Amino acid sequence: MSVNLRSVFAFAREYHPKKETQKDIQYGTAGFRSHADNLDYVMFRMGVLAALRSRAKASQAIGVMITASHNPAQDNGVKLIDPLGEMLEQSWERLATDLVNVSDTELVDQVAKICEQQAIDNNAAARVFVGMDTRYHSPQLSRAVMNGVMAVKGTVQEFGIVTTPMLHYFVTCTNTQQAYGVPTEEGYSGKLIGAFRALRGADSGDSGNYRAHLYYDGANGVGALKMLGLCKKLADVLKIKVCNSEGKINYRCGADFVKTNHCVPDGLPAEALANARCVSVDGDADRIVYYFTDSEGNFRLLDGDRIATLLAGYLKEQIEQCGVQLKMGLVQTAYANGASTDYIVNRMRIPVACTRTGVKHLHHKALEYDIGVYFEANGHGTIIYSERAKSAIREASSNEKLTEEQRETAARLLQFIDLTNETVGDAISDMLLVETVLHAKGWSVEDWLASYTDLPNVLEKVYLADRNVISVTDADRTVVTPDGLQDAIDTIVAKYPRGRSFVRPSGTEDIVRVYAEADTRANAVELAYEVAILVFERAGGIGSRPEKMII
Ligand SMILES: CC(=O)N[C@H]1[C@@H](OP(=O)(O)O)O[C@H](CO)[C@@H](O)[C@@H]1O
Ligand SMILES: [Mg+2]
Repeated sequence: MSVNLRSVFAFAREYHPKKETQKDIQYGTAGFRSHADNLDYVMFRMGVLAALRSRAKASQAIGVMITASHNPAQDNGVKLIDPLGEMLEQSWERLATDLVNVSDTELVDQVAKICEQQAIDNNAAARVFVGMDTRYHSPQLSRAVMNGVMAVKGTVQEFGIVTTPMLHYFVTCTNTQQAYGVPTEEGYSGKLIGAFRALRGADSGDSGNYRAHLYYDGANGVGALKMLGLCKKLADVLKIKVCNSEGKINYRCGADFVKTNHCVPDGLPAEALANARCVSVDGDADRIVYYFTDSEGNFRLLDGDRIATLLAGYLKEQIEQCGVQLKMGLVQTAYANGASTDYIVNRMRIPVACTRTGVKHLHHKALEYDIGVYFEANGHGTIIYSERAKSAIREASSNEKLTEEQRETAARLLQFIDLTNETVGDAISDMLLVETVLHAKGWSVEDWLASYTDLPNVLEKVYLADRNVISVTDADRTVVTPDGLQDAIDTIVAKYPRGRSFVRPSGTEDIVRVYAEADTRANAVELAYEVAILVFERAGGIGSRPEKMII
């Protein structure tokens, strides 16, 4: 088979042209995202790139997920998945950006350049898996991806409407010859349900303060659709009331809405607002947060930091109990609440690492541990286990020198590993992991919340003429340019007890984010406001000046 690269141009010009007025865009923190009307040519080109990536990776399957995650309904986007389920390698993000930003007439040369630079054999097979979320423009954009793959004579396998983590799982299973599981929807749900049931054991219902029912806000997206199928299969061990399954995606609901606005989403029944355990996932079901309304009517959030501490604490206990020696670590970003970091380091005695924002950075760091737990505060994360960890636990589960209790603990840990989607943060798998731990501990959400007290914190947005005038280092915590800005931030922060604040340009929106935390809510608001004004004045703010958040 030989590939005539001219066909890439012919396809592009005939079916997926790029407007001359189209502005340059970047492969950001989570791929390309934009208004769906601007994405047809981007999708076509990403289909081409995914096929080339497959060839560069010995013809292994590469995933293309069409989704704009928590963005509003009119947006869509695309992210590429590497052979072992990781996000696309960073050097290829650059290739993706360049490929998308050339004109149609430059396209063939650009493709040829990638092939030459990456020593790609265009006679080799190329295999691309395509999945999409429930947005109404996704099927059409998926066609464009497929045409891109076909333009360079690759083969496409369509998975239809799936969550992002499901597609990561399918890619990993396929490229590991099914060592990780069976690459079908049944394979995915069977693996999770099997492990979850085994962990519940005979004691399937309530336990201590734990009640085996919860409310699930599916963000009117694919996470709702998939949970409607799964919840029937789980009904005897966990009652899940699925809400927000048919409305407008992410509109006043979903994990991002709940985390950002610090309030319950629309669409939950009244009884969910009385001390019941609730979860929200995002539009492609790779993020999750928990929350409840306490007896005084206050909204209480249990975010990614809480989930990380709960899971890590449980794993540490279980590992110590079965007597295996493993190196465990927890990875956070600068957005993690300072109180959670204190709690992990000083109370749980687990080492903590801080990386740049974006799960690919956390995932990478977590690989350094035998058991690496990583979560962004917004609820995106998972646990990864090294081969060494898996075999040590497997050995312990049948080691006659250990007590029966220790062997059982090790066997439980094996099921816990099976319940984890190690390929990427997965709202459904994460939810079942949390439910397992709460059940094992006999904990209500109040018990969980009592483990530590969050520092009040605020996230502000500042609009600049060019957000990239701000550059940062030290895992996003220190500003490098403009000159002198970091010193000025430090001076402001020093005025506030337990104060911490940092600024960085967003990788998904045209804004600069300001994070602040302090001893009281009023101080956190004041600190965020002072820093936001400073950034606005020193870095070229546009539009109206930042306003103080109302408390
Ligand atoms: C503060 C925050 O929540 N940032 C989010 C957001 O990135 P920004 O680069 O901050 O826009 O979207 C990313 C992709 O979903 C996610 O990984 C990250 O945590
Ligand atoms: Mg998402």
